[in-house]
Amino acid sequence: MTSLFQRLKTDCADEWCSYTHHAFVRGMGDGSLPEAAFRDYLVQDYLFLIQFARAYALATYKARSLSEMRAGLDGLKAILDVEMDLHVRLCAKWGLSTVDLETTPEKPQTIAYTRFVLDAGQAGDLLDLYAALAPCMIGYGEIGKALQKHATPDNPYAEWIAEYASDGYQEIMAASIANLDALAVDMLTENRYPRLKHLFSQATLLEADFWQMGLDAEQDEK
Ligand SMILES: Cc1ncc(CO)c(N)n1
Repeated sequence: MTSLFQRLKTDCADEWCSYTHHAFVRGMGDGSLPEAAFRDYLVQDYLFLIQFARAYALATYKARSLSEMRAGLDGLKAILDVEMDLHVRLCAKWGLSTVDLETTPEKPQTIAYTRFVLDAGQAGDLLDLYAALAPCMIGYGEIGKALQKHATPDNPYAEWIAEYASDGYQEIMAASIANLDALAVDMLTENRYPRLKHLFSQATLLEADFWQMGLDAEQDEK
């Protein structure tokens, strides 16, 4: 059986490329990304992670068995106990305090992406929710790995790259793919594939918009 994730990625190749090869990503890779763009991104990503933790809480609630419930809880814990701590520490290094993070409002692109995913899960079932979540966990692992191949140690974004290229994150990414593919064995029927593809494609485009938001913020400051 082919992997549902691979099938979605192949069918949404243009969207996937606009996300994983976005100018923001290329700028992190070669170090040319303006620092103001990265700072804006970091703050919005903190707000994003809070909503993504809620999405994994929803996955825990939508679970039909204890093992599915544990998979949702693992995602929730990965964000709350690991990624969030790393993120807040990275923000501090970039001069962003907890107060900065907590008092900045969500931008429209942050709201659009996170609420889209939460709604996919609320309106649908577990497979819909994980199809909408897949670009997030899996895309960042792919981007981290790709950028690490060429990143120099003096790259200002080396720490961000190292975080997503790390063994720990790569394991979370592999588990996300395995989880989606296992659910598909159980829940995927051919007539629901177009909807899953729509959710995956939309979430991927919203990831690209999220990168663009960082670039636009830097332009607006000028
Ligand atoms: C916008 C976005 N997508 C994915 C991840 C990976 O968790 C993240 N931190 N932020």
